Amino acid sequence: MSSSTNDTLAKARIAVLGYGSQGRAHALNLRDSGLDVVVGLRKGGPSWEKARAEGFAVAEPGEAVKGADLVAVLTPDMVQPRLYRESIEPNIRPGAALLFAHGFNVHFQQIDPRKDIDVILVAPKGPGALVRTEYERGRGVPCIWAVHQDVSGQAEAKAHAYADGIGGGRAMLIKTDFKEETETDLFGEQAVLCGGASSLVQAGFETLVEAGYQPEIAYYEVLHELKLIVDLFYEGGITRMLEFVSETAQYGDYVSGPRVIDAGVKERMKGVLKDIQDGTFARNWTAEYNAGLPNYKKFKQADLEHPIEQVGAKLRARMPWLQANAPKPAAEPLKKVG
Ligand SMILES: NC(=O)C1=CN([C@@H]2O[C@H](COP(=O)(O)OP(=O)(O)OC[C@H]3O[C@@H](n4cnc5c(N)ncnc54)[C@H](OP(=O)(O)O)[C@@H]3O)[C@@H](O)[C@H]2O)C=CC1
Ligand SMILES: CC(=O)[C@](C)(O)C(=O)O
Ligand SMILES: [Mg+2]
Ligand SMILES: [Mg+2]
Repeated sequence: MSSSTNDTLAKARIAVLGYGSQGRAHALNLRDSGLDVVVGLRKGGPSWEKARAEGFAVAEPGEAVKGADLVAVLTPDMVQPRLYRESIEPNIRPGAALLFAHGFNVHFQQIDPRKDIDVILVAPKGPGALVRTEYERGRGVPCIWAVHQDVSGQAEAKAHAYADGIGGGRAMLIKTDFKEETETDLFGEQAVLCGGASSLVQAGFETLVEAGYQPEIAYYEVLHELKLIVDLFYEGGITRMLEFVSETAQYGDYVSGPRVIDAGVKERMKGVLKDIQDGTFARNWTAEYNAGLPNYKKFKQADLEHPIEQVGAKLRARMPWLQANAPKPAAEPLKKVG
């Protein structure tokens, strides 16, 4: 057992359901921390062979849950309610722990967990591939954790032991609750990390190209070089970024940043947050998923066909070193739908 892992789960069997972005990273890290892991998957699905090839005991979800002291639910959020009803609820033993990496289904009441189990959350603040690569480097991704139900009196200790097991304890653990984790996580990915950042990049690219500049130069300027800036944010905040860029860039930042991201943006961010808080987003997303993802597919196609992707693919093919250390996505998202 790794010295960074406390012994609450030392004798426990952990069922990791799902072997995608988070599932694979958690399963590998927990195993390398000396814990006993079984992976729960659909037989015949693409992940089954992968998890077996990587040395795991693999079982159908219901079977994996039966013998487990802790069940980590790491399948896509939209498949979790049915997975819970069909494979977890009838099989999880009283006193065992049910663990989520995102509070969505519990918070929005798509899953109403049995009252005789612990219900906990350990949410890494980073994608699964980073959860694995940071662990391999002897580091970890910060995690936020919460307890929704504690029947064993050990729920908090289990959350800590699990967070230690995936490497989060080497970085930072912050206590939260399911509501705060769910709402902040959704807001972050929608307004800033995924939605905000990709729309900002696309708009910058379009502005330059429509003004007649070369798409290759626009790509380097607004997408490629963003990594340098974000790495500086990551290491030392906006302060560090300002230390590294020129005085000219700093002055431009001060006068033009607020022209682009103005008070109207913040107002609209508040609208996004309100839709998250009052359940509008959750309702819309669930309805979209249940309808077979008609809009999701259109939005995705539009993103994939955006001219920045074509020029980017050409340029990246000439920069093979970019791929060498890049983490690979662990699963094709939503492959089972539609
Ligand atoms: N992506 C991320 O980095 C982060 C995700 N989270 C949260 O972690 C959880 C997992 O997300 P993520 O890792 O992105 O999920 P993925 O989309 O990567 O999950 C795919 C995995 O789930 C399996 N799966 C799909 N449907 C079922 C099913 N019905 N029964 C059993 N297994 C199934 C797939 O198996 P198969 O090959 O058979 O299809 C595959 O192994 C979510 O709650 C998410 O919000 C939290 C932090 C970051
Ligand atoms: C990677 C992560 O933390 C996200 C953005 O919340 C997610 O994939 O849901
Ligand atoms: Mg997140
Ligand atoms: Mg998220």
